[in-house]
Amino acid sequence: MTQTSPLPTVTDDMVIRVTGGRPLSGRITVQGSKNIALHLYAATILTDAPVTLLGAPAILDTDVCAQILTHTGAQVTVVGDQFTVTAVSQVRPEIHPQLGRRVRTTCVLAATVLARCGQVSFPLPGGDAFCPRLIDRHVAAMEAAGATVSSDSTGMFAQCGPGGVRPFTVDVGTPYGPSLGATVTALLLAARAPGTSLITSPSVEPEVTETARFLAERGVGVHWDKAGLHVTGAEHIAGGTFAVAGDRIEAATMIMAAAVTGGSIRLGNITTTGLPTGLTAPLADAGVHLVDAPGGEVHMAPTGPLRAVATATGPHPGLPTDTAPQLAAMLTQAHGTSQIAERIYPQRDTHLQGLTAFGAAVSSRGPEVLVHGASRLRAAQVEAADIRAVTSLLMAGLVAEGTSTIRGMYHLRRGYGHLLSNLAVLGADITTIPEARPCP
Ligand SMILES: CC(=O)N[C@H]1[C@@H](OP(=O)(O)OP(=O)(O)OC[C@H]2O[C@@H](n3ccc(=O)[nH]c3=O)[C@H](O)[C@@H]2O)O[C@H](CO)[C@@H](O)[C@@H]1O
Ligand SMILES: C=C(OP(=O)(O)O)C(=O)O
Repeated sequence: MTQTSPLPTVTDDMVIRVTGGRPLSGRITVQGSKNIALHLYAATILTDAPVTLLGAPAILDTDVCAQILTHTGAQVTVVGDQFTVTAVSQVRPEIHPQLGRRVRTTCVLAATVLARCGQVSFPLPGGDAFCPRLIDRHVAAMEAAGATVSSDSTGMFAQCGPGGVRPFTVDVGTPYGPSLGATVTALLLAARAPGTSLITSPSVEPEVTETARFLAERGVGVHWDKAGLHVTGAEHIAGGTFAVAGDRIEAATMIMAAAVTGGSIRLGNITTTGLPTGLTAPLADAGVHLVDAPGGEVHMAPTGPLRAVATATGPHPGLPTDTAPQLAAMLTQAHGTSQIAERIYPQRDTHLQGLTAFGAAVSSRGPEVLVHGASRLRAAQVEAADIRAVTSLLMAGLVAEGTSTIRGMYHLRRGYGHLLSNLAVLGADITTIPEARPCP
């Protein structure tokens, strides 16, 4: 079914206006995963023939990454949701100093350039600023692969010896669990190293396993066992097409948005196996049941009253940290006290202030968020500080009595291509308006 958008194209200076009280119902298609696409975009620099990613999400972050790839000398074309890259062997050894600060995969991108040409300069990564984005494991992987890594006031610089990257062993564990990004950094370095590398304590997030599958299909040796992830580099890495998996975070967001309004939803481009059990189990405990339907769809039927749950974010297949702010919004309508412990980014709680403005009874106790429900939410004027906080606050607006305004369009545009129009298709009373300017 073709979806139509009742909303104009949004820009950063627009404000979301939402009137609560309408149950969402209907079918939408989930976009390609933001976070999987961002890691695959980096991997394309390693290939020796054109690569087309199918189902690439049309979001600001992929746009920025496409510009970073172009800056390395790659030829990039985008037709609809097909993203084609023709990398070059003579790569410019630089991740664009300004653009690199806008996305979080900067070190991953730098690793591919380093693997390709033996040196790279790069800025510190960007992405959401709810916690410092540490890079010690990325640097450890580069050093293990033979690079000398230094930094000065202009950024970071990595330089290999004359032979380029060499096979290595590196541990990518952190006090918060395996690093997703550093696992991909190590994987991409190893993909071009002449021999077999070992990555210990690797992350098994879908971003990692999909990037590994992409490389394996193109001639890189990839083998998982108890010791970790073994990668045998290839001299030639083939091109061809690869489909970006559906966005499990957007799917989770839409399911919880439907549930909090007392509605129901059908989602295309995702199956229940694409949703981690650490998410589906607390949803089921809260009364939100999901089933697979023919044609590769997930269906959620209307639920009874929502119930409180106790859960914690964690590495895959745990509850994704990127769904915790939305879960908190949903649980404002659950009876009882819910607990969500944040184990990946202990200070990721920028959504709490906004939810409180709607009248939600939420608080934090160290890394644990407590939600006392069910609360009667009333319209509020709020501003979101990051990408999942914005959808958390939008969900509150969908429930609240009256008309709310939500600022933070930049964060929404970073990660969601069609979220507002999808909500409108499902029946939400939602629109975007230009930011009101003070009278002169
Ligand atoms: C395992 C996990 O859930 N990773 C999340 C992480 O990925 P991302 O790849 O951005 O971050 P990592 O997985 O590397 O970080 C996980 C944890 O390890 C720490 N760390 C990381 C790298 C490093 O060199 N040293 C270090 O200590 C981080 O501060 C963090 O506390 O943020 C993304 C954006 O929210 C999420 O989509 C990912 O799901
Ligand atoms: C925090 C997120 O992404 P980023 O690291 O790109 O800001 C996210 O996807 O929820």
